[in-house]
Amino acid sequence: MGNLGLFFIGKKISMPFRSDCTKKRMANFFEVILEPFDLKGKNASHQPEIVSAKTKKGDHMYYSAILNMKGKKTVVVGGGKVAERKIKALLDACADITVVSPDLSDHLLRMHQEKKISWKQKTFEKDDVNGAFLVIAATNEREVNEQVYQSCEAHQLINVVDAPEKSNIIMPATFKRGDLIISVSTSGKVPGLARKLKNSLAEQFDEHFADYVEFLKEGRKRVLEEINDPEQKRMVLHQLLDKSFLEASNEERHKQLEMLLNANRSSE
Ligand SMILES: C[C@@]1(CC(=O)O)C2=NC(=C\c3[nH]c(c(CCC(=O)O)c3CC(=O)O)Cc3[nH]c(c(CC(=O)O)c3CCC(=O)O)/C=C3\N/C(=C\2)[C@@H](CCC(=O)O)[C@]3(C)CC(=O)O)/[C@H]1CCC(=O)O
Ligand SMILES: NC(=O)c1ccc[n+]([C@@H]2O[C@H](COP(=O)([O-])OP(=O)(O)OC[C@H]3O[C@@H](n4cnc5c(N)ncnc54)[C@H](O)[C@@H]3O)[C@@H](O)[C@H]2O)c1
Repeated sequence: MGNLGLFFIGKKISMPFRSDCTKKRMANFFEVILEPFDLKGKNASHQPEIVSAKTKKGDHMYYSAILNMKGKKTVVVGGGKVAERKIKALLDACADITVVSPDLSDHLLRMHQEKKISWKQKTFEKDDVNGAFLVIAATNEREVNEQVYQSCEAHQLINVVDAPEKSNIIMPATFKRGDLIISVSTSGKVPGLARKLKNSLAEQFDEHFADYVEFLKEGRKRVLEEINDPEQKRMVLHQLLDKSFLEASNEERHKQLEMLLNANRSSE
């Protein structure tokens, strides 16, 4: 067990590490993910250039957002490998999914048998997209994907898996740790890199982050409820994000939170 000092508004508190392994992981955390690409050394003396919003003539910047897909009608055309990947993520987000395809992959068939998704066993027709919030054209036939795109109205979200330039929504590579969502996109240009970076990040932000984020969520709620002075509230919220909370065990975190709240309540 190592110890790390943390100052809570003038009061020093020690927090034990969970283990050497945790310590090593946490030490890496703030240096974040560049090792697999060996960028740190190469760019050490290089000042980053400020690039304009438009990187190349004709290119545009995307806007990233997090969609609430709960209960949203989603039509996926095609029942193969790519459809399956998109559908798994959509199911996690509680979307209401209908697949239009003459066949389904084994996994999708199981999901259908378990009543997790609906299946229209047929080839695509224009009316299949009616009423959909999100449409994904994921067949292996470029012309069919084009037909799906043409069938959508301007207000519908459409992802064409082989035509990012037509899509008004493209999917980033994503992983979740509880409420924490980390997504990587290359603006549609190099999906393999998005995937590689995501895998690298997922190793660094391991499963322990779910507990950590849960703790912060609760801690933040307590601070907002229990500390009245706005300036003190802001300062304590800032303290809560100190990396020593990340490095501590869950039990230790809660103890330190109580101390932090007590210290600030008493000085009000
Ligand atoms: C991130 C991820 C999310 C997901 O799909 O859920 C995703 N692609 C993934 C993997 C992947 N895709 C491809 C390969 C093969 C290797 C390679 O070619 O590099 C691999 C690697 C693999 O499968 O291992 C081939 C590919 N992808 C697209 C085209 C069409 C084109 O570029 O024209 C082609 C050529 C097809 C062909 O051969 O014809 C297009 C798109 N793929 C996107 C997302 C969107 C932009 C993302 C961004 O902004 O970076 C966009 C634009 C549209 C969209 O699908 O939303 C997912 C990682 C999942 C994960 O691990 O989490
Ligand atoms: N966006 C991405 O991440 C990504 C990654 C790899 C490949 N791709 C592209 O996605 C396409 C699909 O790849 P896949 O590996 O899932 O292919 P796949 O062959 O596994 O699946 C294609 C599915 O489309 C269905 N289909 C064919 N014609 C249809 C029609 N008229 N109506 C309804 N369904 C129909 C097939 O029955 C099958 O279920 C590829 O051709 C490739 O261009 C995209």
